[in-house]
Amino acid sequence: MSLYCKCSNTTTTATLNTRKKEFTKILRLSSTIRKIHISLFFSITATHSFIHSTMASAATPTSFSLLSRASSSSTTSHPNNTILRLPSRFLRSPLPALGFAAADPLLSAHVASKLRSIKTSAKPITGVVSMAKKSVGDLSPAELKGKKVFVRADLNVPLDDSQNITDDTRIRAAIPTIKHLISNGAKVILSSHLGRPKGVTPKFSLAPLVPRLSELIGVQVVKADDCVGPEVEKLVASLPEGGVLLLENVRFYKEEEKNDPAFAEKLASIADLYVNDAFGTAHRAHASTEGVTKFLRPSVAGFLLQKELDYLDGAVSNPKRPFAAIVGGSKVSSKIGVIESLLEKCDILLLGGGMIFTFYKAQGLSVGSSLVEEDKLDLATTLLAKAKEKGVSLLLPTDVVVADKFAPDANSKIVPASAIPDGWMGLDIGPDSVKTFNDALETTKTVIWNGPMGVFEFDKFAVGTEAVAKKLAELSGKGVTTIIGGGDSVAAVEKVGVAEVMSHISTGGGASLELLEGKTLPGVDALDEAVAVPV
Ligand SMILES: Nc1ncnc2c1ncn2[C@@H]1O[C@H](COP(=O)(O)OP(=O)(O)OP(=O)(O)O)[C@@H](O)[C@H]1O
Ligand SMILES: O=C(O)[C@H](O)COP(=O)(O)O
Repeated sequence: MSLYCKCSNTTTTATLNTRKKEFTKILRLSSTIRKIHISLFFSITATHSFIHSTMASAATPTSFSLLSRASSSSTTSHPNNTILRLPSRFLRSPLPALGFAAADPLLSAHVASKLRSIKTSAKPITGVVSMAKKSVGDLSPAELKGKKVFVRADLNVPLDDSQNITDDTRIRAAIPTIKHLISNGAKVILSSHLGRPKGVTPKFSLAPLVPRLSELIGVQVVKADDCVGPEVEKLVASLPEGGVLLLENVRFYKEEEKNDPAFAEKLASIADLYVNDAFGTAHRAHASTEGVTKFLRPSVAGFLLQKELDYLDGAVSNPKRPFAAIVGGSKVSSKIGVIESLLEKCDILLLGGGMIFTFYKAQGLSVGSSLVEEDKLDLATTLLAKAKEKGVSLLLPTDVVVADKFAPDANSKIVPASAIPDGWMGLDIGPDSVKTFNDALETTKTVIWNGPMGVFEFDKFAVGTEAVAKKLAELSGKGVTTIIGGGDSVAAVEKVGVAEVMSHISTGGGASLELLEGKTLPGVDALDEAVAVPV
């Protein structure tokens, strides 16, 4: 909290904005320098792995891996010519983003430690850069007091058959912005979708969310039965300062997903300003995420949205190096964009999950009955070549756990990646690969993870995924920035019980993938730009 109070000091904010501009210039220069210095020594070898060549103690590789020759001698030094060491005076202070930190103890601690290092260390440091969107934290108390604020959140949480919330992560993630607004005397009009209803569908009502929302906010939330119309207008009119009104599922109107301007205008008509905190839905150009911004000023980012951008865009685009990306999941085809985009940014790329068999086959290996996308063999070869060209150390698992059928009780054994028997399918990475991956991760300062290493839904094949989760938890404790990209990886991290220690766990599935692919999110794009305050 005290950190947030410091943020409201105008002089500090102004100075920081000036520094931010200087810092941005330097980052651009850094990116140019990086392109010039990319090392191109790379080879595919059947006998050595990147880690084995750097660590005498490592076990003999069981099959093959991809080796960056440059990195074999300088795993940790590869980034040295690409990193721009900034004098601390150029560090983009996290203060402007502190609104969310104030309500997020983990992030508060992260930011506080960063601030301490600025104050106490003469050593040059690197930092997280955020997208230049105006934040709810940039609005003064006078701009909020008594104002009707339309807050679009993503409260699309899973419900069981009895309408109980089975995972309230997204609700908890929305709370900091709501609390900030009500503590500043705003009237919060909260909007969300739930599921993909076709018209008004009772099972997709937001009503089951009211008790948990009220409990977390500390205020009894009023629920409207609609999201537009006279009843809503009446409820808004009677909303006190610090009150919260939850509108009914905005997708009960087909106009929402059509981004119908008249519908967007109706939504906007009940409010004075707009806050988008729905990161999970920011990749959708819908009336409540995009259209509404045309009718409300200011239109700003909420703390969750900003935090997601800070990590998934800022920390990934300008990482503390070495920067490793771990990409898994079932298919290469669903991760092409992410892999291609990460190859531009990372130093080490670890691949796992079902997609590895397409890479193996592209290298001429037998893969038994493992999942393979025959039409993506050329693409796999191209991605390997791209990694080589970019000087990225791309590691494929050296051993795999194979099964005689796709079932939790399948017979299984560990085999080298080069010796998958006919009729067997790879469902997890093996212990040798876990060790190799762990050793590679040990050298890093930033890690992003997207997609499981195996069929983690079956306990027998969850070992590789859980090992990665545990390793990232351990690294988080050592100050490494760890970012979990969403969906199945988040489920795995939660299953292992280490979610709390990660630097950032994304609340977005599709949105986080699109952001990692470098796409523009319409819900973000539509928001007001942050304005630099002159000193
Ligand atoms: N070797 C494998 N063979 C078949 N399926 C696999 C294998 N490894 C992982 N999977 C499956 O991949 C699925 C996840 O793949 P998907 O491409 O959907 O990742 P994702 O959901 O996008 O990951 P995230 O949500 O973390 O980004 C899981 O259901 C998992 O069981
Ligand atoms: O769960 C999600 O990914 C978001 O809430 C977006 O939902 P959608 O895919 O139905 O648009």
